[in-house]
Amino acid sequence: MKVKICGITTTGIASQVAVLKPDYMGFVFTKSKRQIDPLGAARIIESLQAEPCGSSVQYVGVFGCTSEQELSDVLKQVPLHAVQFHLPEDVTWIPTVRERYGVDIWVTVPIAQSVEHLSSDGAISEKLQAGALAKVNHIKHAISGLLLDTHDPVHGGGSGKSFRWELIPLIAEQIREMDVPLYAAGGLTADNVASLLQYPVDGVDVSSGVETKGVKDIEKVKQFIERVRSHDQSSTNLSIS
Ligand SMILES: O=C(O)c1ccccc1NCC(=O)[C@H](O)[C@H](O)COP(=O)(O)O
Repeated sequence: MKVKICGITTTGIASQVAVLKPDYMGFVFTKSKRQIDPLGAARIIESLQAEPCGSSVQYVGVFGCTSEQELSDVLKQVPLHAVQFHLPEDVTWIPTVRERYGVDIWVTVPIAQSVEHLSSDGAISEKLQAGALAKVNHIKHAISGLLLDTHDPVHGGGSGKSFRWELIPLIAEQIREMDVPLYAAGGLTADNVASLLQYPVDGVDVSSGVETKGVKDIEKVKQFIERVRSHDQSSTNLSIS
């Protein structure tokens, strides 16, 4: 199970998080209380790469609904492994970014909390198919990850709120043929991540839930990663017993 710790803003916390060996660290370049500028992120990555654990982590740049220009500007300055963003109307330029910069493309699929108003899971499924998933399907070969995240009407992420996880199997079924890893985010904490892991996901992503008063709390990060790793361990034990 992959783990991404998102919203890294300082070298100090990055260095402590790297020791805990998450698979990914996220840098938020879009407007957010966790926003970092490209130079700041490049400095953090440079200092981590000089540390033993820094080279095993992959760095993900987080954007809102972005453009080819914005991604290029950041990718010229920051050695990212992946970029994560909401799909814009025109998606035709996205495969070019992947090829030009050698980065993985992760697409955020926002799940509105207000989906409750839709009459049934079938209606929700249809809405997703007509929206984000239809666009994803056009460029599926260029996509390395789909991140289901709670829709945040203000910033587009980092809401600290969960969506209805019962929708995950429905979405997993819809994207099965795309063969793209599915990650889940939104309101995760060390206390609830084990429940989320009962759903068919390949990875989890957290930001607010490993913070105290808006600052990353290394004890919470540690607990979060430990819970995910212990779930991995119990799944392995089950499959060999
Ligand atoms: O984290 C942010 O502040 C943020 C702001 C704007 C767009 C995306 C953002 N984060 C993206 C992430 O990948 C977060 O980890 C994800 O939204 C989960 O956040 P949280 O609910 O706070 O755990």
